[in-house]
Amino acid sequence: MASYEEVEQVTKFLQSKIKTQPIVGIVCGSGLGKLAEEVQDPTIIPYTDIPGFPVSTVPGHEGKLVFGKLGGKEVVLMQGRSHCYEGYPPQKIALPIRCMKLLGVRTLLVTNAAGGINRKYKVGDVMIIKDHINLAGFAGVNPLVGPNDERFGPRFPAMSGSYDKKYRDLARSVAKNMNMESYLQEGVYSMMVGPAFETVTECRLLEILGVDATGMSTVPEVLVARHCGMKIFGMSLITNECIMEYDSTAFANHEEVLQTGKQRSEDLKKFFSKFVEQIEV
Ligand SMILES: O=P(O)(O)O[C@H]1O[C@H](CO)[C@@H](O)[C@H]1O
Ligand SMILES: Nc1nc2[nH]cnc2c(=O)[nH]1
Repeated sequence: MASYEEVEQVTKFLQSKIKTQPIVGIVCGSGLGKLAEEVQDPTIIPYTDIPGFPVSTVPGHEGKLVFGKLGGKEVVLMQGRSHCYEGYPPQKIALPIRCMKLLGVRTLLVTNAAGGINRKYKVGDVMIIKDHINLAGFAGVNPLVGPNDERFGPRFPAMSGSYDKKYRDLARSVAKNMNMESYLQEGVYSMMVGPAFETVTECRLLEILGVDATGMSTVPEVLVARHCGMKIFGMSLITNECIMEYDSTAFANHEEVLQTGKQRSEDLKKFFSKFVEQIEV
């Protein structure tokens, strides 16, 4: 667990490298980092240059922090994230979000690549996240475990209403204006630690639990962002169908995940530029 002072130290390092003050933070999921190309006047800092910052080790995660303007607002964009399965404790994954908070970020936009559990979902659909199940939390994986520093937030934060209703409404309206409706969904995301993809029975269990899409990220970031009072919007790209039949010969794989990300990246770039332009922070 990084202390408040350690988070402050990393934040001061970042402030010494930038001239702007971001108010919106964005986390790009697997294969979704191309959104960084939309950031105007970028200042780019590789994670490896930031003392104490978790470094991404997975293909599809560039591992760069990009500061600049998007949709007329000052943003900080994480081009790639780290995950628990890379060996990071969830508290370490929380650090960039807490740095964002100390930098002045008020709204967090999280994206991810996810497998479609809902049988109506197709590869290439985008899902507005309306809620999540912290399945990893059932096994004790939660970045808020440990001493609580009230300067970040309360010991017992409420998690209902985490995914801002106004942002979800706005997202639907922006998507409608972009003719994205044919592949737009709204649903529940779940996180397991990974890195193994789910068994057939696990997928069926998630379906029974009311999950629409599943992945290995996002929830730790949302827990920490909610804890420190940020407004949150989340979006999953359905990059693959989860395997629901025991005799299926198909397999989930990271190559398909990255390929689908590539195919939807132009639409998502446009969507997020317009969305950031219109959100109230
Ligand atoms: O959640 P993001 O970072 O988008 O990545 C998802 O894609 C990877 C599996 O292909 C896993 O890391 C999973 O969490
Ligand atoms: N757990 C999980 N994570 C993913 N990320 C992208 N696709 C998937 C998936 O099918 N399962």
